[in-house]
Amino acid sequence: MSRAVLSLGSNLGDRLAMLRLAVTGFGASVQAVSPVYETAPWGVLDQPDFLNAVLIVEDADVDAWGWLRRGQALESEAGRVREIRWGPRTLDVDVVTVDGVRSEDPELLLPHPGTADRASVLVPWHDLEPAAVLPGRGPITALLTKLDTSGVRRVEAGLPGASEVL
Ligand SMILES: Nc1ncnc2c1ncn2[C@@H]1O[C@H](COP(=O)(O)OP(=O)(O)OP(=O)(O)O)[C@@H](O)[C@H]1O
Ligand SMILES: Nc1nc2c(c(=O)[nH]1)N=C(CO)CN2
Repeated sequence: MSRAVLSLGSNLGDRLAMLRLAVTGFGASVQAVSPVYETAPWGVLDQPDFLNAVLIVEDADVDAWGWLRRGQALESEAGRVREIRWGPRTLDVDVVTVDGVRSEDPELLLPHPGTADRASVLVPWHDLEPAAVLPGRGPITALLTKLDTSGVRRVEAGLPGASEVL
């Protein structure tokens, strides 16, 4: 059984449709879906705002590399073509953590190294798991107190499964 926290992001095209495509694509593996947030860009600042959300997924047959590959397949399905680091994209799926797994392979760093600095990940993750701990970095509540969350605004529109306990 492998359980993962995934971060979804989109700032090109129909952003909400891109996030929906990801939720639908992870199908029966999806255990929980966060609210959607509109977030000011980090990294490359001169680009459109993102929509971000977080999923908790669980599947007996998918390991950490499987979550990465499934995310990348959905990114392709969403028509992702760019390769500017931290630049705009139709859909980005990052593997934030996989329970019990650490990895230093550059193709799959776990936990994802950007997590502690990104309110766009920690705010929606906190909605789903307020007591979550980022391995090596501590409770996400403590990490959030160090971040500026003013650019992270919850939007009305939700994703499939967001209001249900799956
Ligand atoms: N935990 C992870 N989740 C997703 N991709 C990862 C992870 N660790 C390493 N990678 C690798 O990162 C590479 C580039 O990913 P991507 O283009 O999405 O980076 P980015 O979103 O611009 O930056 P960042 O990784 O800081 O969010 C991919 O080839 C992928 O193999
Ligand atoms: N707010 C926000 N900014 C970003 C994001 C993202 O998902 N949200 N993803 C990026 C590409 O890795 C670059 N910048």
